[in-house]
Amino acid sequence: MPGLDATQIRRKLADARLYLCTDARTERGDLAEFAEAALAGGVDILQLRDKSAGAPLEARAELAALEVLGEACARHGALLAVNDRADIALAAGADVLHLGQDDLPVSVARRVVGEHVVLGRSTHSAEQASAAATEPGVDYFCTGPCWTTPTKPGRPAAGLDLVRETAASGATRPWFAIGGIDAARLPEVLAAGADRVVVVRAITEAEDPRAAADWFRTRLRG
Ligand SMILES: Cc1ncc(COP(=O)(O)OP(=O)(O)O)c(N)n1
Ligand SMILES: Cc1nc(C(=O)O)sc1CCOP(=O)(O)O
Ligand SMILES: [Mg+2]
Repeated sequence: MPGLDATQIRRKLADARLYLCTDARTERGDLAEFAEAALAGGVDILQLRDKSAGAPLEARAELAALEVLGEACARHGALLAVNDRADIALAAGADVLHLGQDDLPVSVARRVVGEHVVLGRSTHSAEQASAAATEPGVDYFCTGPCWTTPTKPGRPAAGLDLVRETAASGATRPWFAIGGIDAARLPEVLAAGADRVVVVRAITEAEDPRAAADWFRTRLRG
């Protein structure tokens, strides 16, 4: 299946509301079924983020899991995202590379992945969000964690104040709230001014991932 071009990827990013990070579900062995369900439910961007063994996946295992996710994303018209590694994003033909504050600088990652890949940045303070909103080469950013979360141990909550500040800043790049967001908390996140969210456990641990994604999609798309 031919990949999306740069214009199509950026159009899809602009329209994206629901971003899911999943591990490779190695123990459950159901990555393909899980991805199919989450995408059918309305996930717009699907990132492989596997730190379940306390360390990132080996490159070959990461590429194998990305192949599974990439096929599912292509079927559903969703964007495939890689976490941290520009070389893997390039090798996997990913649409998106997500970089944290301690990952590759955006300018360096851009040299590796080229112009068509969308680059995202994590931010945890108003200063970082403001930098990500203007730094050349950044296509979107995330603000969080809204609440402390076992998915990112050791990272203190930035709270909903950061969401409020980012919403008030008039940022023109797409930005997503992340961290501790579930069905019960989504209304607070939306009320704070976000209209895009990233979730992990709310879908990866759901009994019915398709229904969980559909629940978020319905509320985020109004
Ligand atoms: C979409 C999205 N937002 C934030 C993160 C977190 O990135 P980072 O701070 O680099 O932490 P790790 O995920 O690498 O542990 C993300 N991965 N994706
Ligand atoms: C991967 C990650 N990054 C964060 C950040 O604030 O940058 S919070 C987070 C984990 C979010 O997981 P859950 O939806 O299960 O709480
Ligand atoms: Mg990272």
